[in-house]
Amino acid sequence: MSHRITLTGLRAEGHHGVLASERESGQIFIADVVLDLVPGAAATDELSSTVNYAEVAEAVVGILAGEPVDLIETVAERVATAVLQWPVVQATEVVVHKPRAPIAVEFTDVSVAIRRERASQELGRAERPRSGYSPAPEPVPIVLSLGANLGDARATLRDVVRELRHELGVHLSGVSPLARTKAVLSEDQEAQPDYLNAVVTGTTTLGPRTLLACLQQIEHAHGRRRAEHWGARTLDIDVVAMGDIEQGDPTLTLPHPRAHARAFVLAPWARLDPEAVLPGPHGGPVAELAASAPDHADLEWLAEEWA
Ligand SMILES: Nc1ncnc2c1ncn2[C@@H]1O[C@H](COP(=O)(O)OP(=O)(O)OP(=O)(O)O)[C@@H](O)[C@H]1O
Ligand SMILES: Nc1nc2c(c(=O)[nH]1)N=C(CO)CN2
Repeated sequence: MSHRITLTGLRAEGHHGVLASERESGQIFIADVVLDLVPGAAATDELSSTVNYAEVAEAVVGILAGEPVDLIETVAERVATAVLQWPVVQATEVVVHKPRAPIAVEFTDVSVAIRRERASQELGRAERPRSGYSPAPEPVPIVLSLGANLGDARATLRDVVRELRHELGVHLSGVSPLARTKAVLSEDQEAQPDYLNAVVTGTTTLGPRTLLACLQQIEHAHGRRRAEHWGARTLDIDVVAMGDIEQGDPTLTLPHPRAHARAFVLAPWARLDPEAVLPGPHGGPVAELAASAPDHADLEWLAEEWA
């Protein structure tokens, strides 16, 4: 016997939408979320044997109110991805309503409904279908690059390392020295403050998309707003590599499509692990790639132990 939990009418003001006016003013979004639990969940009368629906509700509201995206389809995907992070949730049905959508005729509601199951959602190597509570997914090595050039960048990066150490499904094993780097920009961009950059390594049991969603939530919590391409930012976390996964998915390209040419990523990584090798078509020994990257001279080491 398996259990089904339903949360109805979770609401928050969000800024999702294609129109600039929607991004600016915001409006109410409502989500209904069904959680199908794995067989055997809630077999005892203990909260730890199931999922705490109050925590799920908060996560969903966080997404409704969180980083703006164009489509309610994307909001629904984000909710499903977040909800499937709970190991006891086997499948979820998500409906996202936008009752004040800018539609020129009278209407009551517009909504999108999706159903996502663990097996179909999880595609990468770390995301094999699971049944029941076991087997636990294999940890996959990860390399993340951290950057910031707005606000108190050093404090932000230090906080992020602490938050990643507490992140469920992520285990950090290494933190690189901290570097100050010149902003790498496209030709038509105005000058920006220097960045602080670092790389962290570790493992994750999260799937690629779930990891990305979790990193984007951390970015958002640190005030990251996506406006200009390569715009100055309070925080950027990129997935440089995840094991030897190679995927061209634009939502999460692995390895990161520009990492092989960025000394601000490669040099900290090489300091942390001199033998590291970047996988993928542009890959190779990280220390060598760092030395030949166009920005290799634009980097100054600030601190060995900083987080
Ligand atoms: N490996 C990756 N790591 C992080 N984001 C990625 C990756 N591959 C694709 N993306 C996608 O790129 C989108 C834009 O990311 P972001 O705004 O951080 O880009 P950027 O930092 O300005 O540029 P760059 O990708 O060159 O570092 C994200 O929403 C994410 O879906
Ligand atoms: N030095 C430096 N330059 C950048 C960086 C960065 O982290 N460091 N990030 C960018 C977009 O991700 C664009 N340019």
